Amino acid sequence: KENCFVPTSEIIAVEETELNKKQRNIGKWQKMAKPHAFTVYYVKKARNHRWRCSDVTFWCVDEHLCNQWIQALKELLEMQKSRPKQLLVYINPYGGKRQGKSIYEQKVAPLFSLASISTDVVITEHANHAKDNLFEVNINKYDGVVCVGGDGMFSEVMHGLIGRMQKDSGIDQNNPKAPLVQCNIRIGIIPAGSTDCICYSTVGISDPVTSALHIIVGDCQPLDVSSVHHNNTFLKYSVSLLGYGFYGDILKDSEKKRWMGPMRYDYSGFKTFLSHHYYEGTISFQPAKHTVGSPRDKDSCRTGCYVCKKSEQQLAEQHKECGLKHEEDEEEWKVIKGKFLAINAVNMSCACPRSPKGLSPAAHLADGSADLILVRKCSRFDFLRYLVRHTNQDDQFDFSFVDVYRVKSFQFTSKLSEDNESNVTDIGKKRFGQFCRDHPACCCNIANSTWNCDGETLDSSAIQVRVHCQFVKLFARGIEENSKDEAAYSQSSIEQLL
Ligand SMILES: Nc1ncnc2c1ncn2[C@@H]1O[C@H](COP(=O)(O)OP(=O)(O)OP(=O)(O)O)[C@@H](O)[C@H]1O
Ligand SMILES: CCCCCCCCCCCCC/C=C/[C@@H](O)[C@H](CO)NC(=O)CCCCC
Ligand SMILES: [Ca+2]
Repeated sequence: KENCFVPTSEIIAVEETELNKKQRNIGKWQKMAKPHAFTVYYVKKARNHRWRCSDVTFWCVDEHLCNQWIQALKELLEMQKSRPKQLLVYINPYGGKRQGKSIYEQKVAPLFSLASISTDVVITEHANHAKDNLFEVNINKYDGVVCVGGDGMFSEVMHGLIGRMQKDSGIDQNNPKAPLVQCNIRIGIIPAGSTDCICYSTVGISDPVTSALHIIVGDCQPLDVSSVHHNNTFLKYSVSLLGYGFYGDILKDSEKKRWMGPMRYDYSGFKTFLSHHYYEGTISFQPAKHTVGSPRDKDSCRTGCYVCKKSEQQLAEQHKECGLKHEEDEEEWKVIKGKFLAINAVNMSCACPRSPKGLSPAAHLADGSADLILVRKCSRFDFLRYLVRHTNQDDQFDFSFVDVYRVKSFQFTSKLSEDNESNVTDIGKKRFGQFCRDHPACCCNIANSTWNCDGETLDSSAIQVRVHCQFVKLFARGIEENSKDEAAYSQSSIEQLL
């Protein structure tokens, strides 16, 4: 017999069970004149961070005793104050394989109803529907906002919530130094997109039932958010990838192939790999000195991460000491000029089913820093070796043409815009969008690439980025450490415990 227990925090619901005639006539219960029963629904942890709803039914002859158990367990559930009671749900019916609506109706809504969670559901009719709607709704009515879709849908909801908070507080998002107001309403992600990187990197799996259960038990995971500006104009927020060069070009090409669904990334990925374009520019950054972690660490960010907790404390202390002095601006900037195949800034590992350890395996969800990965011009073969390491256990930073830095802010200007700024009259002579005329086979591109910001393109190549520590909160708990005990959660031992 296996021994284990279910913490009350992982009980989903308790219900009185109506016994039918057939049930009454089985096993030892047939000897009971009038059996009573209740069912406990609980989280069962399976392999690879997958959660499932399991149940166990308890029988007894004494009706009063049965009711006492139900009452006691319901009281315990009532004490779980972090659990949501009322949620606002946005479903993108066109994300990923266009399964968002059926995933929600078949897999998620029944679990929310079992857990007595009320929902207001909006099926989006166009891009930015969810974002615009969040500026109008009575947000205080809800304990959380859920998005059913991919990273783009999450981004919409996050922009709606952060934008709403700033608007209500009179903060101008265009000011890159504005002290932004934190967003405390949690966001839940039911994965139904093409990459689902944010869900995978914060839960450990892209699975709608697992994510629904993390919402029900009221998990909370803070996330770093980067604000992206062009001079004094706000462009976007980012939580996963800000990518110039390779990932920007893939995105730009794949947008024209949306009809292909998730396959569009494989098609455009292959095409972009073959094109092997590199881009010249200057990147300046401020190293993240407050954090105890480094991008080359062997350990990854996991539930209850020590590095994230420590970074949060360090930043809070720094803010107290600096007050309004803006010492941040005076801190050292490191400047790197070069020819890059890819510039990737990631606030989290960016693990996803395509790359289970992600673009930066040791990046942290909530440490107030981003990992800046610079992939310099190299041969196609070397770049392929680099990409293959995203899919296996080898170190993707162990190449002479790859550098990685942990940063709290950075800026990028392409050579093209630098040249244009220095010689305005030359602009007319430049042939945008075409390859270098002097070296047709060299893959250098006189046009700019595009920034990929969490799966959306940015209009400007010159950007200024600042990481905001733990700026939004998710219904998640980070990736749990693989525990041998996990498999031991079983029905028989719950019976023993109760
Ligand atoms: N009803 C709609 N019609 C068209 N576009 C929509 C609609 N609702 C949302 N969108 C937009 O679709 C974009 C992509 O959606 P989503 O992120 O859900 O799927 P995806 O792009 O397939 O997945 P991923 O972002 O994980 O790669 C979002 O940026 C969102 O703004
Ligand atoms: C020969 C084998 C080579 C295999 C290389 C695989 C490398 C895969 C790395 C995937 C990294 C994903 C980073 C996440 C980006 C998301 O914010 C964004 C929005 O969903 N997705 C893409 O831009 C879509 C990006 C899709 C890239 C393919
Ligand atoms: Ca981070």
